[in-house]
Amino acid sequence: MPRFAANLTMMFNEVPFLDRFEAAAKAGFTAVEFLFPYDFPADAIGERLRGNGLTQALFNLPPGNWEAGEKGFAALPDRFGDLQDSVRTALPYAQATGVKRLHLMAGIADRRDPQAEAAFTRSVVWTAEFLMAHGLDVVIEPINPRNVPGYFLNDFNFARDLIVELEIPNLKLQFDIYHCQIIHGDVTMRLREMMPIIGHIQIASIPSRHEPDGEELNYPFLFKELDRLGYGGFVGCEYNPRGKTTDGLAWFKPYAGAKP
Ligand SMILES: O=C(O)C(=O)[C@H](O)CO
Ligand SMILES: [Mg+2]
Repeated sequence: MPRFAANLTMMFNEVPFLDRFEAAAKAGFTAVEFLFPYDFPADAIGERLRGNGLTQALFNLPPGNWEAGEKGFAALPDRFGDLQDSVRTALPYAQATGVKRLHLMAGIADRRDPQAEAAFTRSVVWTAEFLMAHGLDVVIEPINPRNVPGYFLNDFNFARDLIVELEIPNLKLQFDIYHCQIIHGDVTMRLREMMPIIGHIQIASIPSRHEPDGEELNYPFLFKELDRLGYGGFVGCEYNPRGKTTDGLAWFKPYAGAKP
């Protein structure tokens, strides 16, 4: 049975951020993820996790000025220093939460630009090696160009080839099924092929990015497929609830309280 992580950036927005941990636990989640914790003290987040018996599945490294449109630095040749600073900023949050993987965002850059590609490879290698010493994995996530126009990492095959070529044991793929379906389709075959390098999975309905309970994909089939493939990681619920979060959790009822 997949172990679902509530995404606290998108779900349980009915209450302030620090109260979403309790809301997720009450709804039956045993794990959470979110985009960024950096507006809050690391210890406050650690306390909410422990107080509610939750495991932190994932969060992102600082992306730069999100409101101004920045989406990370990894592929930006002149931002390597910012990238290194962002990894050091995230470290105390990783230690306070006990998270085992961090998402390294690529940034807005042209994937056909050799300088951007070289910068991305350099950033990925540096980050993975730095975090390896702290027992952490790094995940990279292809994102569809409709949601984030101009995002460097917009192709699952490119991400797979880089991970396979670099052979860094703590470098893995963040397989967001929502993005995969929009970019390529053929989700089941890609899950089967890429399973050995997958470090985290995320879900949402396609095309509306709501609860995984209808529209373009048959999620119950995909959840069974993840079990069949022996996936032991987390499945992040990175969706915008259609209404009140708890009103949209009928899909989750069979899985509530799942332990690894
Ligand atoms: O957009 C997504 O799918 C993500 O997982 C990122 O963390 C946020 O851009
Ligand atoms: Mg995602």
